[in-house]
Amino acid sequence: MSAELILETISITKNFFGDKSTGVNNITIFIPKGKITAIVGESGSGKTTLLKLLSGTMKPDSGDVFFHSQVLKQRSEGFAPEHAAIAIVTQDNRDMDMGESVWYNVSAGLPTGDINYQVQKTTQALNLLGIYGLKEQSFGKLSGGEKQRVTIAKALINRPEVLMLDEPFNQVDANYREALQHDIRQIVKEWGVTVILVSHDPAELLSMADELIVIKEGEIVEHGTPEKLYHSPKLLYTAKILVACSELTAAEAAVCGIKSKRGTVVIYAENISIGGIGAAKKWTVKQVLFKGFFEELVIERDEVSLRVRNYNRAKYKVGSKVGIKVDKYYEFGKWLS
Ligand SMILES: Nc1ncnc2c1ncn2[C@@H]1O[C@H](COP(=O)(O)OP(=O)(O)OP(=O)(O)O)[C@@H](O)[C@H]1O
Repeated sequence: MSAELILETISITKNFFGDKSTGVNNITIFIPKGKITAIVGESGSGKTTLLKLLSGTMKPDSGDVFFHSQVLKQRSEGFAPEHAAIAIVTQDNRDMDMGESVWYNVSAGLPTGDINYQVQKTTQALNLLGIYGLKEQSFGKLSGGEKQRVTIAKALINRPEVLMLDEPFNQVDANYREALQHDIRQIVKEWGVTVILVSHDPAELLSMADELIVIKEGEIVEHGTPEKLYHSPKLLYTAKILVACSELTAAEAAVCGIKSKRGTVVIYAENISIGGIGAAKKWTVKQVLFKGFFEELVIERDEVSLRVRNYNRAKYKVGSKVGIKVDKYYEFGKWLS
């Protein structure tokens, strides 16, 4: 049985200055209810434009957006019930009052009047995001991560059906980010909220999303589950968004001992082991990138550069010589070892 849909677009186009290289072109997508769908793509590919079209904040030049199978009205045409049902969180905290308390900011999302209702709803939203203890603090003095929790609490206070998150965790440090991602997943599960997420962070996309929509130059180029797109992307563009990898020509692949059949080989950083038995130390470490519990090394030999994941932190320095073994590589459509 296919999933119930909450939002759909049929051939929507929005070009700025009538220029096809800006905005989005002829996009048809289906957003399943109660799932986390992530829109991914390089900078300028049209992710935010698509989110604005899906929320009724921007009018398409052509095509339609449907919410529960009804054409979605534009927010500029005035308030409609579906606009309350679709909440949007951006990273700029634009709607928040910096000088006011957390409590004030979150409760401002509610209709005025019934004080008991306001207290009950605000308490519930603050508890849900684990920030009840911050209720009296001034919003402007919170950390980036705390601010994002408050903004999400405000967006959730009226129990929207759809929560749109545009790069919501950018300002949030790594530890705090995981906890926030976990909480959002819990809310999605418990409430059945549909989330549409725009993000650049591969770890976030792979761990949070149920579905990925890959967009390039305003068009959808690939979609599927994170597992599918991670393990068998159709495009190098998709692989590069989801994982640290190196793309090699046939001649470059030969330097790694690989005989390419198709002319292009992609090697994921995690599929290279350093210091295999008998591996001659012919590669030079050019960069050591800190990634938390592992490092990413950029190594070079005969002008071929590879990214390698290394769990033996601090073992290799810039200039170290290493030997490698490529455990497996990808020629589009096929994994080989
Ligand atoms: N209001 C606007 N006026 C003119 N051009 C715009 C406008 N909004 C977006 N664009 C252009 O449309 C294209 C897509 O922009 P969009 O913000 O949707 O990309 P994005 O994928 O969200 O980028 P990023 O990841 O950098 O936020 C870009 O070329 C951008 O310059």
